[in-house]
Amino acid sequence: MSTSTAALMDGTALARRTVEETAARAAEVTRRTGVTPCLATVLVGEDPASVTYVKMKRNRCAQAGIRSQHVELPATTTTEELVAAITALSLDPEVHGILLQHPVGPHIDERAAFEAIAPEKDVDGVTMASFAAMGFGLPGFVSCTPGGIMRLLDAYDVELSGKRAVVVGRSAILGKPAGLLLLGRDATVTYCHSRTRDLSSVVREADVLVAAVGRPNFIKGEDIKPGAVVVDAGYNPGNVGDVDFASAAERASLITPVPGGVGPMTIAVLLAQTVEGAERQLGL
Ligand SMILES: NC(=O)C1=CN([C@@H]2O[C@H](COP(=O)(O)OP(=O)(O)OC[C@H]3O[C@@H](n4cnc5c(N)ncnc54)[C@H](OP(=O)(O)O)[C@@H]3O)[C@@H](O)[C@H]2O)C=CC1
Ligand SMILES: Nc1nc(=O)c2c([nH]1)NC[C@@H]1CN(c3ccc(C(=O)N[C@@H](CCC(=O)O)C(=O)O)cc3)C=[N+]21
Repeated sequence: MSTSTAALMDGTALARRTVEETAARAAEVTRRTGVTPCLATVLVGEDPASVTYVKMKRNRCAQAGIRSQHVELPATTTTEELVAAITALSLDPEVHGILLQHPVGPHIDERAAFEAIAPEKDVDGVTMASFAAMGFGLPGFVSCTPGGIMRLLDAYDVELSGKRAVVVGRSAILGKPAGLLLLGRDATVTYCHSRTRDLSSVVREADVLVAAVGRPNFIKGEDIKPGAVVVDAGYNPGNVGDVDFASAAERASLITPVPGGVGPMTIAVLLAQTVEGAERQLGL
């Protein structure tokens, strides 16, 4: 018999509140300027998961009173063509935020494409400028998933200062910036990745664990320190996280479910930053 002791960090509920606040701010922008905040979404190819994510993001925009403009490019698009399309959006005064859905395909230089996003429109927090600002603790747009994770931790009053935080994964849009934000809040941060030796022993030290691996049920309850706070950013086919929820919930004090945890917060942060970008670009 297993008994679950962890409390849930409810990302669906927090995202709903965040989107409501954002909708009110978007309406105020429209009222004061006559201009509705606008997010441009760029999708390269037809990967079904990416198609779904972009659709979810655009639906949420509509709910929040944010316009969205969708650019769909064939899988055969070259780096030059993608950079040109994004540059056009960067120069378009009607567009306040730009989201390039990752991944774009192996033949494209994704970094070059991200860098074509004007910094003031980088509401997904993917450019080097945004990353640097995050690292220095300066104002700017944060990567949406790490930003959503921090909002969840704050909403549940998770103390970070002096705590041992372990981030499993070091991708540019998730693991690496998540560690930077935790460091910025005075956690003692350790990154793990595919070359980490004896991952279990590192994970076992974590007061706060962020799983961002992309492997279903990869982290098991036996490696969770009793009382730890567990954030599962994984989102694998079949809506399965990177943490084995049932066994982890027996030891954690707080845990995010999948779905209903980090995922909805990612979109909430994207919307919030889009409206923030619009406010700034419209001089409010
Ligand atoms: N909810 C949301 O909004 C989002 C969810 N996701 C989900 O988060 C997960 C991670 O995504 P993303 O960061 O883009 O993925 P990537 O594939 O870019 O990165 C995965 C990371 O995990 C590390 N890793 C892989 N295998 C192991 C292993 N056996 N042991 C330790 N580390 C390992 C890799 O290490 P190395 O660097 O050495 O290769 C890499 O750093 C996915 O499930 C994805 O769907 C992603 C973005 C947003
Ligand atoms: N440039 C870029 N920025 C991203 O933020 C980005 C990206 N590329 N590429 C792909 C990943 C994936 N991603 C998700 C967003 C929301 C949910 C989400 O809302 N999930 C819901 C479930 C939704 C459902 O499937 O019904 C949940 O977890 O409850 C999941 C995954 C953002 N990503």
